[in-house]
Amino acid sequence: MKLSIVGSGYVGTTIAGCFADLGHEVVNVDIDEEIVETINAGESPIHEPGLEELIATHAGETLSATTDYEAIHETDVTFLALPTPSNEDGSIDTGYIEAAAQSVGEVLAEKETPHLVVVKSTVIPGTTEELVANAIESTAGKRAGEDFHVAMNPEFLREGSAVTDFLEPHKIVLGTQDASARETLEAVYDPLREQAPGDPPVFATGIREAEMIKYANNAFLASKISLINDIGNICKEFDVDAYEVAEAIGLDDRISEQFLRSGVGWGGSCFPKDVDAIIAAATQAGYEPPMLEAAREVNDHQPTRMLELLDGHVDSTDKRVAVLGLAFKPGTDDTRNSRAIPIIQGLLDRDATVVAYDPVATANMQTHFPDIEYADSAARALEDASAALVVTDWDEFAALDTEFESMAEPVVIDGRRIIERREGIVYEGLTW
Ligand SMILES: NC(=O)c1ccc[n+]([C@@H]2O[C@H](COP(=O)([O-])OP(=O)(O)OC[C@H]3O[C@@H](n4cnc5c(N)ncnc54)[C@H](O)[C@@H]3O)[C@@H](O)[C@H]2O)c1
Ligand SMILES: O=c1ccn([C@@H]2O[C@H](COP(=O)(O)OP(=O)(O)O[C@H]3O[C@H](CO)[C@@H](O)[C@H](O)[C@H]3O)[C@@H](O)[C@H]2O)c(=O)[nH]1
Repeated sequence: MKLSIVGSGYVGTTIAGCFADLGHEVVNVDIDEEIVETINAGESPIHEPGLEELIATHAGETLSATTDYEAIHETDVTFLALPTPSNEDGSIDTGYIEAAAQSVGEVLAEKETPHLVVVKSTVIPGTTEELVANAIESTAGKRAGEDFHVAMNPEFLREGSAVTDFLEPHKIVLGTQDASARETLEAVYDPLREQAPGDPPVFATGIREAEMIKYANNAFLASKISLINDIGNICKEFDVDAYEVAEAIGLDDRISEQFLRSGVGWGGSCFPKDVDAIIAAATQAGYEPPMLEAAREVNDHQPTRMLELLDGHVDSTDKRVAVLGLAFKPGTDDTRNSRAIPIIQGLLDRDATVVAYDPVATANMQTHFPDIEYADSAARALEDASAALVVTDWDEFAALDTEFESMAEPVVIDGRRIIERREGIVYEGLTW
């Protein structure tokens, strides 16, 4: 099939590369010329394992990119993979998706053949049927459900494993309001289902349900981490190892072993904004969700607890303090809502000299903190430091050993359980 994908960020580029690999003809539409040129040159605009290869293989053949919305005219289905960031009050900012939907409508005004517009972005229930459909109707001069169709197909991929997650999903949720839209979407996913291991289930549902499933998925996972962090904080008070506790409770299928790694908490472009957005939307609708508010509160407090552990060992005023890990998780250069941000800010508030290191995320963190020192290796960051705070669980940190010997004071505060306790360093785990 011929697919257009509007928005070529983490989600849009990943699904474009994958859909092209599955045999579809794909065009990415983005307003960012640099991204478009990068894709057309056969390169990936984001750091994501396996994506570079997919783009290199298909660019110039079944995959292309453009800033010109007219490209949508030649396609059957358009996915909207636009940002849905937070407003200042935490509520969803639908400005990008509305603007893109209007631009899609302008093209659909001149299109005679059937067209399906699929919202891939994470949006509050009602957004697809109301805001997106209305925006297209207003510029296309056509009727949703008659002249064109809308659908919602939430995405569950994780950064750092986006390609594998997309090609091997645990479920495919198709939110539609009519049979023709569902059949078209099923046809888009048929090649994926044929090759994916374990025949992933297709969950066909309504549009609003599909929108809510995405928030429920993320809210549940974020809350699970906050719950193990809450339990982990209790463990720390009683000198109990929260990781042993987690391993045991994870053996219960009803709990499951996943997302039980306690520490400095959840960051990234999704959990914080999506938890905020669903709390804001629910509150506006008349229900203040206490569990989700508590999950957020625990998460907001974990970096403070990490800094307090540091204070118990070192007065960091005018001392060099190493921050190991800047990405919000390993395997990505994304620093959006990384726990490293409140950690670095807390160190600066203490008048510490921050020396930060990350294998791939330095450039992105420089936009948040242009004036701190960035080291080109973990070893260099540790030199003469009076403490090290481990914020991201990159594998290479587990291999650090004699490097700690160059520290002025070998205090290591581990927020991710990645460093082994050993002689020669003063080691504090956040929840163990
Ligand atoms: N990042 C993830 O892991 C992930 C996973 C699942 C779902 N989501 C959701 O998917 C959506 C997209 O997230 P993302 O991380 O890919 O965003 P992103 O910020 O990485 O990419 C968005 C892209 O949209 C482009 N854009 C902005 N306005 C445009 C316009 N009017 N026309 C064309 N292009 C435009 C930007 O230039 C950018 O390249 C969000 O709703 C997010 O919550 C993200
Ligand atoms: O046991 C755990 C697991 C994760 N994290 C942290 O949680 C955050 C999010 O991690 P992860 O879920 O692996 O990454 P994301 O790429 O943000 O993916 C989440 O957000 C995406 C965007 O909505 C969804 O598509 C995915 O299903 C969902 O897992 C990171 O800061 C992790 O360090 C923990 O602290 N402990």
